[in-house]
Amino acid sequence: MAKRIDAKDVDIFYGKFHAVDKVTFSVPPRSVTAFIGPSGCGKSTVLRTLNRMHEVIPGARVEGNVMLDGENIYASNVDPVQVRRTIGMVFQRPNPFPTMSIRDNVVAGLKLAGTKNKKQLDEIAERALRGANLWTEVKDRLAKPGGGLSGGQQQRLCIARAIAVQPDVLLMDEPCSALDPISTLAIEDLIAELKKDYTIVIVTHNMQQAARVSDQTAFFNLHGVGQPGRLVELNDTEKIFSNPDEKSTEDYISGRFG
Ligand SMILES: Nc1ncnc2c1ncn2[C@@H]1O[C@H](COP(=O)(O)OP(=O)(O)OP(=O)(O)O)[C@@H](O)[C@H]1O
Repeated sequence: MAKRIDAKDVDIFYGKFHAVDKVTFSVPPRSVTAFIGPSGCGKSTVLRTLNRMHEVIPGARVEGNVMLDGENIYASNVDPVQVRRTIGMVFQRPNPFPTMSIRDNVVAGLKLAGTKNKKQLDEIAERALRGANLWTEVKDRLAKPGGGLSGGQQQRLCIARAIAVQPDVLLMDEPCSALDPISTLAIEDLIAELKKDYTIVIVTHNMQQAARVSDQTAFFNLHGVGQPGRLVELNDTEKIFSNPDEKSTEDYISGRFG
């Protein structure tokens, strides 16, 4: 299940624009890593290279290696669709299929991959919804549309959908930015639960959230205006927020810029 990520000398481009300059970092299995940094420094871009979502943008490309338990996900014989299956993603805005039932939303990926057995799909839906801390709230309305849930419930539904296919890694791009504080706490509690089984990387603008949920934190910054983003420092979250190695990290977390 949970796997280790090692990114080495990763350069990321949008056409001619060099968005991210040579990032190297590792994420241990069963841990949460938070990406923080000012707007435009490349956090989401780096996140999307971890499951080959970056290259779906026309003209976008990646140089360097991203290893999943030692296997390069950019090797020529690797199928990007399979990579996206084993490295799931949850987006900023909850994006359930609004008219599809709650149950079918959860198992959509499995049905697409050819699983037809109704009993098996029901069991997987229940397991994933329990895993996403949503089961008790929806168990009596599984046939109702996913779009009828609250924003926080929809985001947990999207997490259930992501874990239903049993990924090795969960990538979360500001998963709470569209949610109220109570729903945010529910997602943060869920992240703490999920890290027992998954490797998690989360982009967040909320530094308290990074401090609350993550084991290690990566601070990204721009080289300068119009320059690529870079990884300034990755360290234990406690260290980043108490005694970072780099002055720019300290300036950022203490609110002196960004
Ligand atoms: N689809 C795209 N096409 C061209 N350039 C892009 C695209 N997406 C992002 N960029 C550029 O890449 C750089 C990094 O953007 P990215 O969204 O990764 O930053 P970020 O740190 O996640 O920002 P934010 O915190 O505002 O979400 C920015 O200069 C951005 O304008």
